[in-house]
Amino acid sequence: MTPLWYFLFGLSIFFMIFWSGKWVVHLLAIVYAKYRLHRKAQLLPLETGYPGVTILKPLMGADPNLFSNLETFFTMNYPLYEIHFCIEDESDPAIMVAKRLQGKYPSIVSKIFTGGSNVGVNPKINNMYEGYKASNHPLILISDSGIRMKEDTLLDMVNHLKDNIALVHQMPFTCDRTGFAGTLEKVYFGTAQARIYLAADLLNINCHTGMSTLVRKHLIDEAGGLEAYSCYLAEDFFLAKSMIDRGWKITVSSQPAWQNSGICEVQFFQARLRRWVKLRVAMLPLTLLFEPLSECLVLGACTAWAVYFLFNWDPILFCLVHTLVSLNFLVSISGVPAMSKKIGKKESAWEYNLKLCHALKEKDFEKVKEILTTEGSPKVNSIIVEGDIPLHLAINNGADIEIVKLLLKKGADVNSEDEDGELPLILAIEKKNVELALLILDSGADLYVKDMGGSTPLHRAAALGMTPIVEALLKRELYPDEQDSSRRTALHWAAKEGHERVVKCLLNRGASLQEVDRHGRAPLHLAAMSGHYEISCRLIDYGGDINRRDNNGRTCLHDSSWLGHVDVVRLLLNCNIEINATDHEGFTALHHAATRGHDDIILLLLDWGGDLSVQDKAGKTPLHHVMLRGHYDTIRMMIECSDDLNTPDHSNKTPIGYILCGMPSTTAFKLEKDYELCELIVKHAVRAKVMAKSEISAEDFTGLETHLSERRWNDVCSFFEACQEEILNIKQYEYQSDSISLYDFLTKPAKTLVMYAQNEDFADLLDLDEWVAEFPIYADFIKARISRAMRRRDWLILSARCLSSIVNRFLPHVKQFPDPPCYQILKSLTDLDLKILIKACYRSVD
Ligand SMILES: CCCCCCCC/C=C\CCCCCCCC(=O)N[C@@H](CO[C@@H]1OC[C@@H](O)[C@H](O)[C@H]1O)[C@H](O)/C=C/CCCCCCCCCCCCC
Ligand SMILES: O=c1ccn([C@@H]2O[C@H](COP(=O)(O)OP(=O)(O)O)[C@@H](O)[C@H]2O)c(=O)[nH]1
Repeated sequence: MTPLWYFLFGLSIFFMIFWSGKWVVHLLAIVYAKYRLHRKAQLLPLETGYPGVTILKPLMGADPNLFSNLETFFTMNYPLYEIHFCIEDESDPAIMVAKRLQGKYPSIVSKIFTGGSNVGVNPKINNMYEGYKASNHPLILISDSGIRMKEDTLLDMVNHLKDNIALVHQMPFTCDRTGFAGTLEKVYFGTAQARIYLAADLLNINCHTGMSTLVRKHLIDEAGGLEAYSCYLAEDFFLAKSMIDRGWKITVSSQPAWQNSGICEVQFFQARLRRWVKLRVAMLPLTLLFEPLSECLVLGACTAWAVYFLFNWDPILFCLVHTLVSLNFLVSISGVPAMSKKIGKKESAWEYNLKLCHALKEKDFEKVKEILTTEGSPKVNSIIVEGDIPLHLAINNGADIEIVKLLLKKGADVNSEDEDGELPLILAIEKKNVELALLILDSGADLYVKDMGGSTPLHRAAALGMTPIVEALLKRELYPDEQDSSRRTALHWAAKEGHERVVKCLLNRGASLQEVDRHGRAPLHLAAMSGHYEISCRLIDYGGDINRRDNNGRTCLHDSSWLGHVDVVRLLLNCNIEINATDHEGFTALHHAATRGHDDIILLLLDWGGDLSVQDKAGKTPLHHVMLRGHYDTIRMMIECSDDLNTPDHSNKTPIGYILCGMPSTTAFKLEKDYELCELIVKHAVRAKVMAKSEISAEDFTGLETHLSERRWNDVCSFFEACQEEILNIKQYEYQSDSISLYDFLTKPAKTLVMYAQNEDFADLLDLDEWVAEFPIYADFIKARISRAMRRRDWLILSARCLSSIVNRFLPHVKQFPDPPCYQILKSLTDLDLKILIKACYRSVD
């Protein structure tokens, strides 16, 4: 017995023990797997409820399966969870994928965190850090990018988080993927790996992998937060270790982690295993010895030698039997038999899909043709990547018409929907590709089919101004007034988007002008709101009702005034729209124009008889709104031309009061720069107070404090006195006519002034400079009132002529319609009605 013999004897005993141990582990794993895995998830007891879970998804790059993998997180059956996508690089395409899912599942709480945080060496932790900090739930699920979930996976994991358990992880496995690499991965994770995880779980050994881990957040925080693990590359191992060191347990859940990365190739798989082995060797150096030895063939060879040495058994036979039995057992764990049938294929469907996708994107006709004619290639109507069907993909990539023809020839369904519910015809229209849209139309596309937004091809073509498509659709006797989900017809869309030719085409085909959308707006309303003058004209010519009210009681005049479309406003006024109609808030068009400070429209409306005295539901006149919103130029214009600045609203504030006390900050800001306007306001207020025979006090002007202090209160008081004095002088002013005084012009109601205006001398008064120079404070007031009275007088005269001619036409024997009743009739009309009457008569004369 030499020392060498003793050494070899010892070695063979070691191999025998290791071999037996491995078989024990192997058998234990199989039995334990039967007991532990694939249990149906139980509902949680009502008294504990369902703890909320924050799912951290560290993402880096997008592969062809990313969308559908991530989608499984949005369709889980768990009542309370949020998804935090963590994507370090702001240009990462994964952001688009995450956003699409957010759009598709708005009811699931999800957020995207970009930029990461450099808290340590571990890039995954750096990436997840912000998402972790923002988590709102007591449980955290860290889940790698390629993982898929089933509806009950999260419930299953939470089920396993018993009171003494800190962390539940899923042992790695893979989805069914055809091809050699897919099978290899599945075999590896289903056998050698599964065995270790199961045995380790049974024996309470820390063998945790971090690809899908549910953990209690407070335990991470107690250990110093996620950043405490950022100094390790194998953060998963140390995370579990820190829990175990504190007396907690870890366990595996009954469902394995379904890895389904879109990139499945042998070289990537090998690189990953090399990376992992380096980590394990760094943490547990004995790995260098034990891991190779635990491999089936190595252990078989070593033990064959041992049995030969110890028992003189045939080593070759032993080795063969060991390998055969091992393989048989391995196969039974992994479920490989089902997979192995697929190994024979030259290329996997996934590879074909990727190639087809690439060829379609590259618009490579020959390549597409080659792929589609290869046996085993994907079906032309199946989803190939991220929910897209070949036809959709081709169209989305600015399709080559020949490729689309080829796809159609190969049986592509022109009415197929992709995962987002998109349809080929609508996609082609969206891409504004007329030739393609016509081709799809001719290939039998359904004309009434609706996309996710409820739009038909006609709606989209009309909205995008594609006249040839609209014509082609209408030629097929399509019903033109189909409504989409917002109840808009094609005519609404064309009118809104300003496509005149489409509008014409639709009108010629009898499209209705009466349909209203969900806001109660007819096509004319939308055209006016968008400021499309020509289209508005055409719609009116075809009988569009200008006075139609929407659900807020607004006519197109309200909206076009608010939106500042002066041409359209003029057009509507020319068509005799009701100018002072009020909406549900009591707003006239003038109120709307005033709130937005459209000076040109305000002037136009005033010229057409817009009534500045109409009060809305809050008692405000248009002037209140001008003062409130503080459009500087409009304020100035109103103060200069208006004498209605003292009407109180329901909160007892006058328009000028809004400026004087507590005016909006924007106005205040602008006023600071304009002392002239400030002076104008003060003077206006003082003049008005004197006319109303009331006193002034400094409190009346609190909003203008800063300016007043500069100008000194004394100046205001002197101005007050000057006003009083001027009023006295005006009262005493001798005017030719005995019956009317200049003071009357200042104080008498408008109606009386119009009566005075019939006096021949009245007009002269305007030309007399004498009193203008004499009464510098009130001259503007007086002149404005005289001009307005004269303007109305002129309209009355003209209307009287119109009325007589109308009477004459119908009652020829009446030579002269008597003036008194004629004026009585006309006086009761508003300025606007007079104007309409005059216009109508002159038009009929033309
Ligand atoms: C007599 C008994 C004979 C049995 C001999 C068994 C010998 C051991 C053989 C194989 C060991 C396999 C170990 C399991 C592999 C774990 C996978 C792994 O390496 N993961 C690392 C990387 O994970 C990724 O890291 C980055 C992260 O972002 C990803 O999310 C992760 O997926 C991981 O970092 C390492 C973890 C350490 C695992 C420690 C393994 C201890 C093994 C002890 C096995 C004991 C079995 C006992 C049976 C009796
Ligand atoms: O710089 C990185 C590298 C990886 N990851 C994420 O970390 C997880 C695991 O990465 P990988 O798949 O590369 O690790 P493996 O499982 O292959 O070890 C994945 O969700 C990656 O998106 C990350 O956020 N930043």
